Amino acid sequence: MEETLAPPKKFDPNNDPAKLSKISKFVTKRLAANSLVVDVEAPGVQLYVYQGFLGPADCKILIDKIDADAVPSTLYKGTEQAGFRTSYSCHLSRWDPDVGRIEARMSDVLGIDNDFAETMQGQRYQVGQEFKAHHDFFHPAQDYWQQEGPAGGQRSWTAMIFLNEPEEGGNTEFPNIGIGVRPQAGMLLIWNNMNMDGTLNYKTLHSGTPVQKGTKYIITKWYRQNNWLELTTPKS
Ligand SMILES: O=C(O)CCC(=O)C(=O)O
Ligand SMILES: [Fe+2]
Repeated sequence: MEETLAPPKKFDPNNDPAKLSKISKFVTKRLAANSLVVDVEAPGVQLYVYQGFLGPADCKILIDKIDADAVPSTLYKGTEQAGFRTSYSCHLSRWDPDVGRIEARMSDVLGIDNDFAETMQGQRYQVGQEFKAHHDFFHPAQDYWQQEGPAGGQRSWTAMIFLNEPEEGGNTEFPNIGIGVRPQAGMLLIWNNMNMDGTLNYKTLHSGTPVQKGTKYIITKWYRQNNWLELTTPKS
């Protein structure tokens, strides 16, 4: 495990600290200028909340889509572990008008071109379901990096929206920094998976803790170092 968690040793254009640092700085400045965005001031991790980002009608639209399309969640090849991610999830197409509209608002908050984002995911956790502690950034020593590296490069920022409030459990926890975020319907949670110098921030380790009562619905959006859409759309 040590080996696979090690930062990249030699320069890899798909995990480029200079580019990632530029994105870190740009987004940080933009978030600081937005009075609706609150800096959680977590030690060693840039973590932000935007309460009431999404209204109840839009939360419901996304919840209905998740219920219609969710299938058991997956993990990257080579990292599969039974019981690690037991939620159900689905892709939310950017070409769907409601999804596109909501994504555009999210990307505008961060100031990143939405084409840099992967297809957004919807997730549903029922009682007992969870996503154990992980990093959202890619570990370049893992096999999946051969495919994911050229397909957009490293993941920079994560944006997540809680669509409802499970009655018990289902917090998003960052064990390295002692922070647990309680789901609040419509709340946008944003964090930087990188340090300001563009290196991987290992303190961003986080989990979706088991839901104890009720159901938890969220959407998760991961931004890449490069233009994900362009790099993953087959050339005709
Ligand atoms: O369910 C959560 O609170 C966390 C989800 C998460 O970490 C992810 O989707 O990458
Ligand atoms: Fe995550």
